[in-house]
Order: sequence, then structure tokens, then C-alpha cells
Amino acid sequence: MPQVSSVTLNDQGFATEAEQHWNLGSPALIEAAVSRGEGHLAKDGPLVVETGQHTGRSANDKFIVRDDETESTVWWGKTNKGMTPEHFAALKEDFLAALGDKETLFVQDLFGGSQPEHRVNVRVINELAWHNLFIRTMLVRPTAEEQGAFEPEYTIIDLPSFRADPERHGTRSETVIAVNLSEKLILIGGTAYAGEMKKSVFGLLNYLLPLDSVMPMHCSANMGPEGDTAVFFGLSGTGKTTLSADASRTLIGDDEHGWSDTAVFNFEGGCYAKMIRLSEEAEPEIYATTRRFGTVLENVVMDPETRELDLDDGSKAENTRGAYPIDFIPNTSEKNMGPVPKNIIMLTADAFGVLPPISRLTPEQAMYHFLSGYTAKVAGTEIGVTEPEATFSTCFGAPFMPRHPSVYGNLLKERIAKGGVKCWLVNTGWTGGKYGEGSRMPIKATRALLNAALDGSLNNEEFRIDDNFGFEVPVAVPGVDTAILDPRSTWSDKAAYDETAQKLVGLFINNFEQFAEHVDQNVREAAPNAA
Ligand SMILES: Nc1ncnc2c1ncn2[C@@H]1O[C@H](COP(=O)(O)OP(=O)(O)OP(=O)(O)O)[C@@H](O)[C@H]1O
Ligand SMILES: O=C([O-])CC(=O)C(=O)O
Ligand SMILES: [Mn+2]
Repeated sequence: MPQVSSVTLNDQGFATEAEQHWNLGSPALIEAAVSRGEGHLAKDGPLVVETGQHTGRSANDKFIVRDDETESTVWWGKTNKGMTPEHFAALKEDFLAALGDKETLFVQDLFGGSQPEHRVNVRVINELAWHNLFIRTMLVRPTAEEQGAFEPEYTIIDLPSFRADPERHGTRSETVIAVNLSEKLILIGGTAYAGEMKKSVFGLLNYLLPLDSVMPMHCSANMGPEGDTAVFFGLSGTGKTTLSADASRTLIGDDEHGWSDTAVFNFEGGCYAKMIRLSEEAEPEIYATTRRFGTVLENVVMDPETRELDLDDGSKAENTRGAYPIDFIPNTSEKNMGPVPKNIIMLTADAFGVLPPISRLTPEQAMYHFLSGYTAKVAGTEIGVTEPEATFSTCFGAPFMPRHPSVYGNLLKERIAKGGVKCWLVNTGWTGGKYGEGSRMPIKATRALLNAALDGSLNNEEFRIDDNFGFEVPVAVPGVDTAILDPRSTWSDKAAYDETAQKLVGLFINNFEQFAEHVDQNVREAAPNAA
């Protein structure tokens, strides 16, 4: 039997007569989801669900309550939008009324964070069994004993059926993700995209951990045979999940980590992989999770009779996803932790086809690229993005970073300054010409280059300096087509390459103006070169 915390929903002020299911395991939740008509089982056991209208995060519907706690600690601006305490109070009142009306609720007490000293206790209250299964799969599951003694610190109330009222709640639409850091309460309504829950916990840790001198990171992480940790920063779709699952390395986690004095630790206990056009050959470990009981597949198309999956079918969403416990990947760190990193990889999916597939960065260039957070967003993960679009998202995770980028930048700076860490920029985006002409970088080539960087052999190769970006690029690497190492050579129109490269340089320079006053001279000088 699952143990249950002595702190009830009523104790928390959430009055409800609902039948409550506490800390159910995944078989019981899968059974509940199926019997309630929330989803169907696929051929080899995964639960297949649809998220409805929202098939990605609603970044524009997320708010942080602006009050005495957050006024000076949150970086208010483009990404962090404020909600008044009054609007939140009205929203909370309506959420609690809706909660009170539910016949059934599913509750999980979970940890955000694998390193015990740095984790937060999160209680998640769901109306949907599959959402409860999702968050149990994604976060760190306490032992039965820990569950019995659990004190909820932060609470998420997740009601996809709730409809926010812009006038009464100060929202933009019927969808709302409202984070109240003073009340330690997060309200999610009007969307059934389950990723909102996990990314809300991420935002929380990104807010809290810098106070403990832990650097929170939107990255994946894995370890080589010598226990050498690598972290892979990157925005959505750049390859964190894909590239961190590698048979030759031990997986620590695929999306969110902290870098403490002693470890890199996963915030989560599960992975959330893109499923669209997943190739069994290029991504065998992730592919295998689509054939297991316990995996949750969102918006994946399935034959209703045979229950055969069609991973190539993007008709329900381009951002089809699979959530599975991390140990579904064969070679996984038992504690979801590894030593502090030897290598930092910054992944970018460059839609311009200008950046080399791998470049070696000086510490100053690493800071420059970390604060810039350049990539091209790929269709689907955020609403309204239908084709790749160049974007700068600071720290490779602006939507999840409540504090000023310099807070996270300074944590990185201190860590790089300690020495012994190599930094790389890896383009998993386009090669062979501009987007539309070229093609996506072959996963095989990216893996070969990464393996050479991580096992140290790449450092023995000859490097050239890139004219536009000033970083070092290997000239030839065994097992990799030499032509792709020099993107200019893959463009039929060299003048068009030079022009496009300079256009991108200009975008970097313009974007960096906002950070210029927050960094040292040598970081400003690590900017790419305008002609
Ligand atoms: N060279 C490449 N390297 C990495 N991924 C590639 C490459 N070429 C194509 N892909 C595809 O790009 C996608 C990368 O998605 P992935 O799930 O790894 O992104 P992510 O960084 O984990 O994003 P999110 O933060 O949204 O989880 C996958 O669908 C993968 O198959
Ligand atoms: O949060 C999500 O939906 C997926 C993700 O990791 C991201 O967008 O960075
Ligand atoms: Mn991922």
C-alpha cells in the first residue's frame, strides 16, 4: 500500500469531498486512465493519450505573481510576466471551487531534485489520472517511508477542464499557468499538455537553487566510463534527450539538472522524449520505450484496431511526446547523479546552416553563447511556431528562468573559472545550405563528433579559427565527412553563405546588447566578428 502523508488536502485549505487516490503506482493509474476513458493501451503496453487543443507549452499564458517576494528577485520583462495578487486570489478562489466540485482526485507527493540536500517537496493534485501518472513518471518518486513522512512544501493544482476568465483573472486567454512563490502554489488550467507540470517544477528550482549556490540548468547529462560527466544545454528540439541517450555512456537525465559543489543531479526521475519520426536505428534506446508498459505517449497516432503506433504521423501534433521512467533507458545512473562536469556542450539547431557541427569555445565564448542561447525553434513544442525560426533564449531556457540571466551566468562563470572543463558548441540543425536547401545534421555525425570531444581525442586534431564567429573548428575528424565540418564548403553559393553568416552575426550582436553591461570586457570581446 502506498503510504500517505498526514497533511491532508483539507489541512492545506483545499476543501473537497472528492474520492482521493493518493500516490498510486503506474499500473493502478494506467488502469484508472483507461477505465475513465482518458486513453488507450497500445500494442506493446504504452498508454496513448491526446492532449487536445494544446499540444505544446503555452508560454504566453504563464504568469508569476508580482508581490513583495518577487518584485526585486524576478527578472520582469519579455518572458516573466506578472500577475497581481488580486487576480491570483480570484483565480485561486475559482480553482478551489472547481476542485471542491470534483468527484475524483489523484494526488502525488513527489520530489523535484535527486540530491537530497537540494530537493523540494511538491504535491501535485490532478483531475486526470493520466496527468497524475505523467508527473509521477517525470519527478523523483519518494520511498514509501518518505511518502508517509511527506510535508508538502509546494503544491500544483492541475485542472485542464478549468477555464480562466481574462477579465476576472487577468489572464490572456482561458489557459493559465499561475505561479505564486509566496504562497508556494501553482495553478494550471485550460491546457492538458502535461509538460506544463514538469516545467513548472523546473521554474521553481530555477528560482530557489541559486540561493544555495547551485546552478540550475536546462540540460541533459551523462557520464563516460571514467565517470566523466558531460552536460548538454539546449532549447527544445536541439537534441538534449536524443544525444544524452547513448549506449556508450551512462544517462543522468534528459532535461533539467543542478550543478552543486559536489555533483550534477537530475531534477527528475523520468524522461520526456520527442516521438515524431523517431528512428529505431538512430535512437534505439528511446525507440524501445515505445514498446513498454509504463510509457505515456502524447498525441501519437495509433491504429484503433491493431493498436500499432505510427510514429511518423504528425497529424495530431508535431510535438508528439513520450514520458517514461528514466530507468527505461538501459544504462542509467542509479542515483540520477554524477560528478561535476568535465565537458559542457551547448546544442543549437541552426536553421541558417551557418554554424559548424562542432566548435571549441574559450571560457569567454562559452559565457557569450550561454547568455545568448541561440537556436531555431522547431515546430510544435510552443504554440504558434510552425517552421524553424531563429531565436535567442538566454541560458538556453529563458521561459523557465525567473531570475536575471546574470544570476545563472555568474554561476557558470565561477564553475568554468575553477578550470578543467571544456566547452563546445554543437550545431544539430541544418547543413548543406540554407534551411530549405540543406538537410538536418545526421544524428550519426553529431554522435561521432560528440564522442570525439568527450573522449578527448578531438583535442588532438587540427583546428581552424572560424572567420565569422572566432571559435575553433576541427578541420578533419576520423569517421566524419570532412565537408560538413566547414559549412561554407557545403553551400553552392559562397557569397550567399557569407551574407547569411554575417546576418546571423548581426543578430547575435544586437541580441547581446542587453547583456553588455552585465559581463566583463573579455566576454563582450568574445562576440562574433561583424565584417
Ligand atoms: N543531429 C541531430 N542531433 C540531435 N537530434 C537530431 C539530429 N537530427 C535530428 N534530430 C531530431 O531532433 C529532435 C531532438 O529532440 P530532443 O527531444 O532530443 O530535443 P530536446 O533538446 O530534448 O528538447 P526538449 O527540451 O523539448 O525536450 C529529435 O526528434 C531527433 O530525432
Ligand atoms: O517543456 C516541454 O514541453 C518540453 C521541453 O523540454 C521544452 O519545451 O523545453
Ligand atoms: Mn528533451
